[in-house]
Parts: sequence; structure tokens; C-alpha cells
Amino acid sequence: MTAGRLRRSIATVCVSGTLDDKIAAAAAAGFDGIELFENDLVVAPWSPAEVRARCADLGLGIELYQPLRDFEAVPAPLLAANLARAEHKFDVMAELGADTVLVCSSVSPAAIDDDGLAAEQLALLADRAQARGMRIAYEALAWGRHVSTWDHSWRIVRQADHPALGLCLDSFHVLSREAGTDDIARITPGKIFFLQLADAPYLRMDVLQWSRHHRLFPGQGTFDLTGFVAGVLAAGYTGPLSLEVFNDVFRQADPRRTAIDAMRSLISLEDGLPAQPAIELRRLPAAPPLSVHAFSEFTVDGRSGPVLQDALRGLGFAHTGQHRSKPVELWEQGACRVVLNSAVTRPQTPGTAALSTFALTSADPRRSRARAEALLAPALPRTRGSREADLAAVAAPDGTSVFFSADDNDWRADFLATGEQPAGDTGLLGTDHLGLAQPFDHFDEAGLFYHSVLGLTQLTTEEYAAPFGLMRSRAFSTPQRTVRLALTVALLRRGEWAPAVVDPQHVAFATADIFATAAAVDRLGGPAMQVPDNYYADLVARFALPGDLVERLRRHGILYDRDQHGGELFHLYTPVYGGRVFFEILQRRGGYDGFGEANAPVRMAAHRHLRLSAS
Ligand SMILES: O=C(O)c1ccc(O)c(O)c1
Ligand SMILES: [Mg+2]
Repeated sequence: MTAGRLRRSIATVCVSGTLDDKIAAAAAAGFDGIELFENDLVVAPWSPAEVRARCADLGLGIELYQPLRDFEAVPAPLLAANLARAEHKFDVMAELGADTVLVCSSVSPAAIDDDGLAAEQLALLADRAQARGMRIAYEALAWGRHVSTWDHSWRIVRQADHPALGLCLDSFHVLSREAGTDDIARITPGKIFFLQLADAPYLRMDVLQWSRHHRLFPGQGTFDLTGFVAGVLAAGYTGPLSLEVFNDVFRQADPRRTAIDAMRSLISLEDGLPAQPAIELRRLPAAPPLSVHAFSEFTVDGRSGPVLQDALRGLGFAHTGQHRSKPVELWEQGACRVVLNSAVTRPQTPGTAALSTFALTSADPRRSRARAEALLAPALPRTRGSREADLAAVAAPDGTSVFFSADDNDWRADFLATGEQPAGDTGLLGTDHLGLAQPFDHFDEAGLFYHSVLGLTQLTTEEYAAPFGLMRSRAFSTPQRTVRLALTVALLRRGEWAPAVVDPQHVAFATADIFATAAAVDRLGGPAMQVPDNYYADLVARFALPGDLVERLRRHGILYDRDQHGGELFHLYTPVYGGRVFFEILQRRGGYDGFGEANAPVRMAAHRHLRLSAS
């Protein structure tokens, strides 16, 4: 047998719209097939035969028709009605050209807790299916009335012992139950008929609600999908990997975009699977090591540009480079580089600034881009924005440009030295991290993007209460922590009242001595954000800090955090510029690995206060 590839499939329930929207999106993202949900067919204006033809035109197979509910283990009088109902569905499937139907374990109060009866009735159904060249995939719903675990569904399938009856395994139902999965690899080869994949965040809630509202694409939640799929493949499964993700946000979002996010998750999942004898796994170009943040670029205009220049000067930056042909400036302090771009590349509200681009040094920029493209990130033309050098660049989900540079020589060649020197040395060493607020609907997509495309490790996800609602942050970094990204989002869709302090973007610079840096910034008349006395009173209570240390923190508006290992963070923030951006200066001590999330509400309140007093 020659090794084949795993087919990639997506359930129509994953994406928004009507069936035409859904299949167009699935095809455009490169899927081989779909799981057709009954609801999507029932409201479609086409006959099943027309649906089949449309799918075929787009290169999509109908891998599964679903679901058939509440079938098994019913009292005898109900059985005849259930079989008649099933025959209608088989008629539909014959027209669709679908040969596998999903039967999910019964949730009906009429179902009897009797495995023998369930096996017997499923075998009867399998007989009917077999007569039409079809087969039954039996799936244990985690909230099934009597059958709610995969091993229970497997016992019933074994007992029925029918060639047209097998299992549908769904990673959500299996992993949400924290059931043992080791035995999955020992399921009789050929008896897993279908594999549905979904990830999810760990939530302590009713499992039905969890499943129907919070599923995510693989790699976006906390389940071990790689281990799970590896077990299923070890059992000889060679059918499609099919995404079945019920998610309220995805169901409202642009289906074409969701389908690409979905495909990215499958490509990334397959890349991480252990080699298989019977399957030719498709591998991605390995993510080249990333070393440091090379530069961060803001788009500015005639109003926001001078404001950012002032702020940077106050932090000890100098305008060291001027672009050869465009209104683009390079500002530097130590190894911190900020580019201010006033060449209009995107529509922008007057007076605002936005972090439009960031550049990372890559051991192999072309391979970084090749990997990104293999993960369906749009590559950007090299002449985009300010650049003349041939930098490899791709677009992140929110449109931020990500540049990969080999070293300083490639991108710096665009700039002529101005000879300008900083007014003073503030001791900034380099960029520690970027804070990237994400649009609510695309937070999980962005996380998967940065993790899979850049090969960054996901650190922690934190949630905290802030003045304008709960916030979530999720951080990513290189193993050596030389590149860090912190994504943030309001936990629920940002309310209309909440001001822009909820979704800012920022660049954090590192110093080896926060007090010396703060004093140097003060001497330059640099920016400062007022921190309330109440904050310092609370610090004393929480950390029992010596009084003179608290006094020094207060004098410079420095915030403090300590982790459970004794690592410490000292950091300060500037005001917000151009409506949306600010800078942070920080010193990590003793291996502190977080981002000072505990202090984010202080920053947001202070930023809000500054805005009010300015207006
Ligand atoms: O939520 C449900 O009803 C449902 C239906 C079919 C599935 O495959 C599933 O995993 C859940
Ligand atoms: Mg399922």
C-alpha cells in the first residue's frame, strides 16, 4: 500500500452563513471535504443532488452527514419509527453521495440503559445502511444520557460487531471528560470510521454549554490534540481529520477568514504529528530561530508624529536615520529602534498613531516567510510601506506587518545617518516585548498565528479585572525570551462605552537599572504617568516592601510586581500618544517572566485620567 495523505475536512457548523457561503469558504481555504450539518441542508434552496454537484465543482467531498439523534436503546414501538426516520436520511445521503452518517449517543429520556439493546438496535440500523453501501459512525456525546464516554461507545460497537458500524471519535467529547486515552491506540484497526477535532479552553462549566459555545480550532485551547490524533492514527485510522468547532464568535465572523484560521490549525497540527507508516504527513519548513526585536514602526501623521518625536526624545532617543526617499524616520536609543512613518500607507483617523509593523531578526528570513506562507499568512510585497530593502514580510491577522530581517544591514540600508545624538543616555538596552491588543473576534486566531507561524512558545494566559471590564492576556516568546509578544483583549466584546485605553499597542524597552533610567528620563524632561498613592499603599500591604524602596518607586511612578518564585518586575509607562500607543520601560529581576498584568488596571485608569484632564 502506498502512503496516502490525510484528507482535511471542516464541519459546516464551524463557519458563518448559509451553505453557499460555507462551502465557498471551505474550498477557498483548501479543504478536501465537509461534514454537512442537517440544519445547513434543510435551509438550503438546493436539492441534495445539487448540493453534491456544487461541492464537487469546488473539489469538496461530503465526508459525513450529521447528525442522526436519539436512535439507540429505545422501547420496541419507537424502534420502527426510528428506522423509518433513518431511511429518509439514507435517501438524502444517497442523493448527496455521502456514505457515512453520524449517530450521536442518545440524550432522550426514552432511551433505556441497556448496552445489549443499544448494540442490537445499532446493528439493525447498520444492516439498513449496509444494504445501501453506507455506514454508521457512533459518537458518544459527553452529555449522552447513558453513553457519554468513548470507551462505552466502543464497548457497544464491539458488542454489535457489524461491519457497517464503527466509531466516530470527537476530541472534545473525549478530552473534556478527562477520560483515559491510552486505549484509543488499541481500538481494532478499521473500526474508527470518523475523527472530529476540536480544542477548547479549560473551563469549569456544564459540558454541553462548554461544547456548544466554546470550542476552538486545534492549537487555540488547552487540549492535547497532537497526542490524541497520534493515538487515533496508531489505531490505523486513515480517514479525514475533520474540524467540528461550535463557537459563537466564529459563527458570526467572515467565513472565509474563519476557514483559513481553521486550515492553519490543521496544517500546524499535522506538522507536529509523529511519523506514520501508512500516511504521508505534510511537514512545514521548520521555524528558523528568531533572535531579537529589530525595530517597531508606527504610522503617524502631521499631528501624531511630533507628539511621538517628543516622547521618544524624552526617553533618550535620537532621530538617527532618515529614509532615502520617504517621510520615514529612524529613532534609536541603545539597541531600541523605533521607526516613525508618515508616508500614508493605510487610511488613518487624523491625529492618531498605530503600531503598523514590527521586525524580528531571523536566522533565515526567507524560510520564515516560506513557513508563514505555508500557514496561509499573506506574504507582503517587498515595496510595501517604507521599505526598499528586500525584507521578507507577512501580514498578521489584524493587518500588522511582520518583517523578518537577517541583521541590521538589510533594513538599515534604507536610512541615511543624520548624525543626531541623543540628548542623554537613559540606559535602555533593547526591546523587551510588544503589547498587541487584538480585535475581540480574532484573539484566538492571532494566538494561533504567532505560535504556529513564528514558532513562538505560548507562555501563560492571564485574566484580570480592569476599570473597563475583564481583560485577557496571552504571551508568546522565544525559548531565550529575546522576543516576546503579549496579546491582550477585553474578555467580552468591548462595550460601546469603554474608551480606547482598553485596546492600546505598546513597545516595552528593557533597562538594567530602572531607577537610573527613570532619573535620566526625568532629567530629559521625559514623559511620566502619574501613579496614585493608593497603589503604593496597597503595594506595602501586599509585598511588605521597605519604606524607602516604596518611596523611590513613588517618586518615579514605578510599578512593582513579584512572582511566586521571588522574581521581580519594576516598570513604568508613558502616557498614550496618538490615541492608541504608549511605551513602557522595565527591569526584570530574578527571572521574572510575566508582563506585570497585575498593574495593567493601574495603567488603564491612569491613562483614562490623563485623557479626561486633557480634554
Ligand atoms: O452538540 C451536539 O449536539 C453535537 C452534535 C454532533 C456532534 O458531533 C457533536 O460533537 C455535538
Ligand atoms: Mg462531534
